[in-house]
Amino acid sequence: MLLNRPTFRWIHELMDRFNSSIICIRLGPSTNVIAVSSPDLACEFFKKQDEIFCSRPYHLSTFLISDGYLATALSPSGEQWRKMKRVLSREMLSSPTHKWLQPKRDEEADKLLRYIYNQIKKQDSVLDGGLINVRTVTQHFCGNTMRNMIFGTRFFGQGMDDGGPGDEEIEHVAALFAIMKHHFAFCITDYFSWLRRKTDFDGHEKKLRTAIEVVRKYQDPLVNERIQMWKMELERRNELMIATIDNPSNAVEWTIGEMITKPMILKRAIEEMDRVVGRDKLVEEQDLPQLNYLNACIKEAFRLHLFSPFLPPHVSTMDTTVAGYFIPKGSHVIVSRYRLGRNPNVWADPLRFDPDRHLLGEGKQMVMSDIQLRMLSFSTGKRGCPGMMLGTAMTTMLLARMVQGFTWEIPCNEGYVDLAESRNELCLARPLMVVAKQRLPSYMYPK
Ligand code: HEM
Repeated sequence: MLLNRPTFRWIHELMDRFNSSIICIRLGPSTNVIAVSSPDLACEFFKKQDEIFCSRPYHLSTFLISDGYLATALSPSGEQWRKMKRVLSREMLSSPTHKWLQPKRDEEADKLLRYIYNQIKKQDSVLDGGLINVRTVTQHFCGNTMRNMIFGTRFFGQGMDDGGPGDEEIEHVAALFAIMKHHFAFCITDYFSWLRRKTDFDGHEKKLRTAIEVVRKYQDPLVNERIQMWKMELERRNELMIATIDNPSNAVEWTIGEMITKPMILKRAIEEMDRVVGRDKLVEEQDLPQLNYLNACIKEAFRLHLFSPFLPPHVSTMDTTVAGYFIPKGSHVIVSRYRLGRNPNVWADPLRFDPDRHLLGEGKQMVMSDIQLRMLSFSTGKRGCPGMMLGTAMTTMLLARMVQGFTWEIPCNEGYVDLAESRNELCLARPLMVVAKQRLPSYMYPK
């Protein structure tokens, strides 16, 4: 593992070498890690035998992040996980709560327009339009929205005059991403547990502890304030912040990049926006289901450009046989979302960004999930994502406002946009820097 970083690429190379869509790797003395990359096998694990594969591993990283396995996504199956999942599904992420929190999301969608608009105005005299770091915009939109919904404040500090993030928000978002990158990240000591007592072998633990400290520095005072107010226990709220920030921001950054390099896709998204919403009103959440093509662009980004290569490990709770393979109790099953979405036996010309492949024909609304598990954006079954409604609304709204509010172009001094994928992660190797120009009359950009 030390010689073959990043581990996710090494595992995919092994699958290629053995020409198999299922392989078992023994990591450390006793952990069977079973990597899977075909929809048929994914259905066997997550549909036919979902009940058996619904636990999570006991890893140091997840222990630290979740305060001892208290959070839903990170806790092994058992009473704590069931309770937290119930609270999330029935209360925090339920339809009534989603509706109740809509004004917070609307506020952030308005602030997004204003922030990009201000950046353009700052640069307009030099450039025709403004050079925008799309990664900063998308990540902070997600961070601000979640802070606003969870803590009732979009900023921990003062923010910037142009509406952009201040030092506090930059540090907070960077720490959340550091946590994302280091959980379920094949930390050596998770498989050789005796090393844990001696040393932080690959440096994961230190990076995680530092990031968790930063997140708590900002979040805990607000949580404690509420505890004081309500005189009752509240769970720490790292999880929800982490769950929301990665995929929506990454998917939209990639989509803008793909649209700029394939102008016909951007043109069709704009035409649809003008036809369905028009130019004299801003797109709102209730318009989103009618924006079929825009939704297909997001689904295509989820097929090709998810933030994490694998689903979090699903641990088997008993010995079983799946598709003829014996799977011992305690195995870690990791399904490759990366390979499912790029599987040439399933998708024609899989590496081409082509939203049309998701359109179902005249008058039919596109659906975000794929019941045959040919791609796994939100997963399915007992461990399926309870935040699908919120995640979809945030991702689509982010893209919708960016498409409606601005035209997006390659910087003329560059001549092209580099869409190379990072080697160590699945994001763009370099943050997307592109030129945005105002598309609507100035009075349409909310103050
Ligand atoms: C575009 C946005 C999102 C995507 C693509 C996404 C995707 C996923 C995936 C793939 C899983 C793992 C499922 C598995 O292990 O099989 C998951 C789990 C989870 N997600 Fe999301 N998610 C998104 C947004 C959200 C949001 C907004 C929340 C809540 C605020 C959320 C909360 C959770 C939780 C709590 C779990 C753990 C479920 C469990 O272990 O039982 N997600 N999500």
